[in-house]
Amino acid sequence: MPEIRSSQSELETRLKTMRRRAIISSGPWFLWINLLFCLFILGRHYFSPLPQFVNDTQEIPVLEILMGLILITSSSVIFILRMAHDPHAEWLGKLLHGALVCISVLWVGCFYLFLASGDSRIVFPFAALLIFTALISLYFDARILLSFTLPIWVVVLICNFVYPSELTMLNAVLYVLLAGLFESGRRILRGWFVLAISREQETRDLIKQLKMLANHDPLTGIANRRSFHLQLDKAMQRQQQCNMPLSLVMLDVDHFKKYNDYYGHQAGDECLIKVAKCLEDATRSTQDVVARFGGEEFIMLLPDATEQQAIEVAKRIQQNLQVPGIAHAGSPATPWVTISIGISTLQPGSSASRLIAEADAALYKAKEHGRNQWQTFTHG
Ligand SMILES: Nc1nc2c(ncn2[C@@H]2O[C@H](COP(=O)(O)OP(=O)(O)OP(=O)(O)O)[C@@H](O)[C@H]2O)c(=O)[nH]1
Repeated sequence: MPEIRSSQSELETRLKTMRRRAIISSGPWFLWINLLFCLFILGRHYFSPLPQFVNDTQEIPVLEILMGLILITSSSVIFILRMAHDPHAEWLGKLLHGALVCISVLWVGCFYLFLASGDSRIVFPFAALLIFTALISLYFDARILLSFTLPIWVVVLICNFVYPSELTMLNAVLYVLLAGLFESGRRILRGWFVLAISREQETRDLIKQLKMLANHDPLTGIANRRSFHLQLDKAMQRQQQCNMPLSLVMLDVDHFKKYNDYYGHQAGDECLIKVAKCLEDATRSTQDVVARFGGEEFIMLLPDATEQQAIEVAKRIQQNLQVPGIAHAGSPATPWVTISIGISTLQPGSSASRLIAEADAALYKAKEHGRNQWQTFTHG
């Protein structure tokens, strides 16, 4: 049975999906931060006893307009994210990205106004706070993180030299140091994010592998007895609800002990794999279940199949077996592998165990009548 292990491209796809989900869940928090910073700037006259420079000489309150735009953008996106029908939709991630780029440009305008008016007191702490809160909420997506932080970073650094104050050099050095801290922090956090996603993917693969082992026969790869019983129970429930027909086909390889004795156990295993393939090829509906019932015994669950349809399946199996014509020199009957088939169809008020017993009885009848044939269970 093949081992289930995700490929690199599957992991990349998962990372992409998780990045989108992460941005949609942490984006609103960051938008709230932007909103609060905006309110602080708008109410700066109340917070700071120092004289204000920005807008003192301007007729149009540009700063207030910029802050208003950030407020509107942030609150509308928070609202849309809350009201969205599908909270993980791809367009939400794109909307958030677009909004963050706009907000970044508006902050650039705001910081420019402060620096150009010679008032750099809040620019550096504010820019640093914005950049680090962006790091906390967007570290898993370098593209979105940089498209928000880079414009602020570059413009504040340039303005620092174009509109110098006595703190210029110190600010610049601090800013470069912060850039180093920012990038190393981003790499560490991103590393943890990727590790968490790949561990989650490994766990998913493991669960898939365990499910596969629990439900499939390791030799032939078809369903095992446990899985067959689960599917039969489900089919019985559906049948009771919809009153649809349901048939079982039980199969046994003829003189298989002699096959093993003649060709060896390894060849016997290969023979069982080929028989399982023939059975699978004979089914038509995706609902049909082919299972290994034990040893050289197989069983087929045919939901929505009448007795006549089950007989057609049995005939197809016999035809399929003749096509590869698996040689059976040790057989006292035919020189190739044949199977005996028992068919039962669910009767009103019957049960799963009775249906299996009836298919078994029909199989026994086929064996009794000389093997290499199908028989149906005849009631009363
Ligand atoms: N190679 C191989 N043989 C198996 C496997 N499981 C069961 N068998 C063999 O299948 C044979 C079943 O033998 P019997 O129950 O006597 O059935 P039979 O020889 O087919 O006789 P009839 O069914 O009456 O035709 C035994 O020899 C088992 O060892 C398996 O996984 N691989």
